Amino acid sequence: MNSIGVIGVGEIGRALVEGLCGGPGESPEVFLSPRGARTAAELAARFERVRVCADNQEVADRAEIVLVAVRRADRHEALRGLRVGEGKVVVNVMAGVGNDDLRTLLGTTAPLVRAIPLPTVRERASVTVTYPAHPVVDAFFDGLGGSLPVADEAAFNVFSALTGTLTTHYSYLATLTSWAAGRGVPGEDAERYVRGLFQGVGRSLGDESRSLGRLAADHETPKGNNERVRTTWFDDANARALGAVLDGLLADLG
Ligand SMILES: NC(=O)C1=CN([C@@H]2O[C@H](COP(=O)(O)OP(=O)(O)OC[C@H]3O[C@@H](n4cnc5c(N)ncnc54)[C@H](OP(=O)(O)O)[C@@H]3O)[C@@H](O)[C@H]2O)C=CC1
Ligand SMILES: O=C(O)[C@@H]1CCC=N1
Repeated sequence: MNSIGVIGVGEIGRALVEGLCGGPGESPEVFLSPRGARTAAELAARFERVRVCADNQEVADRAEIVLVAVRRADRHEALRGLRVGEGKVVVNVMAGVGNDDLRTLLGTTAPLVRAIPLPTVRERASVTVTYPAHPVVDAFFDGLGGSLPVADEAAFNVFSALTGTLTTHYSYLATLTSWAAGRGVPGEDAERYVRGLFQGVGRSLGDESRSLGRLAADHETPKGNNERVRTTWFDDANARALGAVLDGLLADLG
């Protein structure tokens, strides 16, 4: 399909457009909703085949694949009364909004596919979970780093809960940096060091020949510093508490 529409041009909408239009080869035509006006205008100025539409209906009329990327709470305002023809495919990226809910809202017979693109779609390096599998949508996300169709909406929600841990990871790294700065190390040095340390972790994660448990064991000196922090801070109680938070999130997503 050669035309893509984005309703909700915020952080993830922008990343999707950058991934679609920033790569080699001809990019598709992209039609943007007018809300998120600054981002939409900036993308239209940057990429030749990106245009801002007059309203959300124009996006749905012009695009073959319609991506819905507004916040969950804004879905009624954004989508109520929208007419989506049966020849279209709607990609629902809103966390916590099931396809039944969206179908009721849109009243369309067009295929609806849920997806979890991550900010790295920008570099065409996100593996995007989808449900249900759909050849057009899976090919679309293959072009942005890969698609991972899952068996049912329950599995989809488990993956969705996992994505909720992402910014905690950045905050964890910021906390380490602040701790070091509070012990007299220059903040810039601490941040540079922590970023490098965990970029190394990112590269190690690319080595799929080793399990996560194996990677942890291989990076840990017996009775050493890593073992000490892991077993005294990330202990069973801490791991259980994290599991309980994820269970709560999963219950709300379902
Ligand atoms: N950020 C991420 O990494 C991911 C986000 N998601 C999902 O994507 C959705 C968007 O998240 P995110 O990009 O972070 O949020 P943002 O707040 O950055 O973007 C939401 C955008 O929707 C726009 N909007 C609000 N109301 C309307 C409307 N009536 N019509 C058209 N556009 C509207 C907002 O415009 P305005 O600024 O004018 O309010 C804003 O530009 C969420 O449902 C989230 O769950 C899914 C996967 C990853
Ligand atoms: O934080 C959020 O709710 C969204 C969904 C996945 C990533 N960001």
